[in-house]
Order: sequence, then C-alpha cells, then structure tokens
Amino acid sequence: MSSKPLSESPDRSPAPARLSACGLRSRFGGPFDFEVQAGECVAIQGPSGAGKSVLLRMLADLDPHEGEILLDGRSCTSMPAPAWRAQVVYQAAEPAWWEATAGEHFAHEQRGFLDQTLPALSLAAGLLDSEIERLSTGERQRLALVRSLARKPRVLLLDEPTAALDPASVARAEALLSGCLAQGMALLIVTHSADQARRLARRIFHLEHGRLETQ
Ligand SMILES: Nc1ncnc2c1ncn2[C@@H]1O[C@H](COP(=O)(O)OP(=O)(O)OP(=O)(O)O)[C@@H](O)[C@H]1O
Repeated sequence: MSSKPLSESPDRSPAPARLSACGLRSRFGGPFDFEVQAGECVAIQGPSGAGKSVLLRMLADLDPHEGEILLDGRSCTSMPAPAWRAQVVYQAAEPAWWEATAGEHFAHEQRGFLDQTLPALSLAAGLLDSEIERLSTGERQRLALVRSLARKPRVLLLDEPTAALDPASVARAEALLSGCLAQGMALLIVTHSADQARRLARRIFHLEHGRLETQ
C-alpha cells in the first residue's frame, strides 16, 4: 500500500478568479474574455467613446449584455441583481447623489469606516453635514470613492475616479486603493492617465474598436 506524505496536499482545484468575463459583449464591443484575481488591479485605457464605461457597466450588470460574468466562480445570472451589485460595485465618472447632504448617503454602521477613511483623503468629518451641491467637484469625487469603498466591494469598478483631483489628493486616493487591494479587493479602473495605470495596475488593457488588448 502506498501512502502520500502528509505535506503533500490532496488534489484541489485552483480557486476561481475573483471576476471572470467569458464572451462578454454588447452592441458597442466584444466579445471580451478576461479574468481578474483577488487583490489585482487592471487598468483600462483607450480613446474617448471606445466603450470603457459600457464595459464597466456590463460587469456591474447595469447595461444589457451577452456572455457570462462570474464572481468567485458564481454566475451573475445565479443571483439577484442587487446581490451582484452589492459585491461588484460600479462608480461612474460622474456619480449620482440622491440625498441633500453628504452624510445621508451613508448608513449608521458605516460611521466607523468613515472616521478612518475621510481623514485618509483629507476630508473633514464636518463635510458630512454639508449639502452635496455646496461641495467642490474634488470633494464630491473623493466622497464618491469613500461611498464606494464603504460598501466593502469584492470587485470595484472605477470610472475616472481621480480626474478632478490635485496630485496630492490623487496620491492619497491611490494609497487608499492600494490598501484595499492588499486586503483582496479586485479593482478595474478606467483612467486616461498612463502614469496612474502604471502605478496601480499589474496589467493594462487597451480598448479600441470594440477589442480589448493587453498592453
Ligand atoms: N445607453 C446608451 N445608449 C446609446 N449609446 C450609448 C449608451 N451608452 C453608451 N453609448 C455609446 O457607446 C459608446 C461608448 O461609450 P462609453 O461611455 O463607454 O465610452 P468611453 O470609452 O467610456 O468614453 P470616455 O473616455 O469619453 O468616457 C459611445 O459612442 C456612446 O455614445
């Protein structure tokens, strides 16, 4: 009788990718086939109108699409849309606000997260009492990032999240995102900044004429 040494692990399938796109397509492009691992950042670049936002919105199941999207091996179609979007969070280039003040966009349980995260982006706690309309564009953009991260996404889809920020604020936002990546969040970020793509991402996708290529 032969026996395996204890140090040898039994045959195990590798863990599925955090996010997989299989034959994903819309009338604006595809099919797209790629995987993003837990803790990985992929940057998406390409000319204006190439379909980068549509790609992110398809991944969040917000735009019509064909093909399959999997989260940790589970198909998007196997769970209710709100459950999918709670884990695969999309932040638009111009995020929507539906309450009068900043603080009303956060749940009571998120206050601990806010106490930690607002200072990391140089946002004063008092800003939560401000009316959204009175915030600067850059304050709103940083607040949108805090709101997205407060949802503790498994996959975060960011569309030009630092376009309105000064260099120091960009650096703080990137440091915050790097910390989330270290904790296992997967990130897809659309950015027109090649420097930002290089700083954050292991892989850079280029989208043009409906085709996605790795740079
Ligand atoms: N709901 C929609 N209905 C009709 N056309 C749409 C819709 N959403 C996107 N499009 C079109 O799809 C194309 C891709 O748009 P998308 O916003 O994804 O581009 P993008 O690569 O993100 O551009 P940018 O860098 O300027 O933000 C554009 O031609 C746009 O007009």
